[in-house]
Amino acid sequence: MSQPSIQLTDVAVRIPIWSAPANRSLKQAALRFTTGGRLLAGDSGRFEVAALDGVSLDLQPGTRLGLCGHNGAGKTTLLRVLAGILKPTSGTAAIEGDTAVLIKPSMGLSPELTGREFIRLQSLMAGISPKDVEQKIDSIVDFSELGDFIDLPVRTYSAGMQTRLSFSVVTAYPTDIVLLDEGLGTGDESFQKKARDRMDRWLNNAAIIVLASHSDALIRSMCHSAVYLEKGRIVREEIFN
Ligand SMILES: Nc1ncnc2c1ncn2[C@@H]1O[C@H](COP(=O)(O)OP(=O)(O)OP(=O)(O)O)[C@@H](O)[C@H]1O
Repeated sequence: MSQPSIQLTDVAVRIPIWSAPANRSLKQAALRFTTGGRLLAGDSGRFEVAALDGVSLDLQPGTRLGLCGHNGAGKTTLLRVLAGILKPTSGTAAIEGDTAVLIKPSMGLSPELTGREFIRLQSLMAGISPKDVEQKIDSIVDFSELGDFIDLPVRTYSAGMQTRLSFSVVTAYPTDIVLLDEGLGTGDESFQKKARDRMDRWLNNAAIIVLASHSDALIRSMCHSAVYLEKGRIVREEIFN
């Protein structure tokens, strides 16, 4: 089997904004934007956001990469491309290996599923066999500390409870590539402590880690290098000593 790796070549992501025709007043307003991707007049006569532009990355086993940048610089969009959730508009993304994503707030929770159903679904989607899921499910439920709520629909959960649930299931299985948005963010203090330990063990098993964060300190403590995004482009790279 090939080694885990990520290779992005000249990746661009453009997102059309359907509700905003590219008229002059909006264009003038857009020019005053100081954060976010560049706004362009697309072929359809609508505005498009250039969320990523000309991004190339070659990540090999051992990589611990930080993604830095202001609000709207393109960090989450890049994580989505790395996770295979979002296809580039142009350029290529070649990703080898199993990938797990921890994006805050918890993504894609179908509101009517119970917590237990969500664990099963997420596990199966991660490629775990039904037998292995059944063996693991009790320990995931225990770790989440959701008690009787585990059999209620996730729409009844607070944001913190949803994050706990996602965290508990995602970190239950080892994976080659870990993609993180804003580090931990897993609820209250007592849960944070035990989440930290579980996270450390989980990360130690990963060949490649990419962490998007506004915290320079967090990136420096967890990563070996970082790229700085500005309006969807990588403007600087730094290797930490
Ligand atoms: N669904 C969407 N529709 C339109 N524009 C979008 C959408 N998602 C992201 N964008 C735009 O893409 C650009 C990059 O956004 P992204 O979420 O990747 O930034 P970010 O660096 O993660 O920001 P933050 O630090 O605020 O989370 C921004 O200009 C944003 O407005």
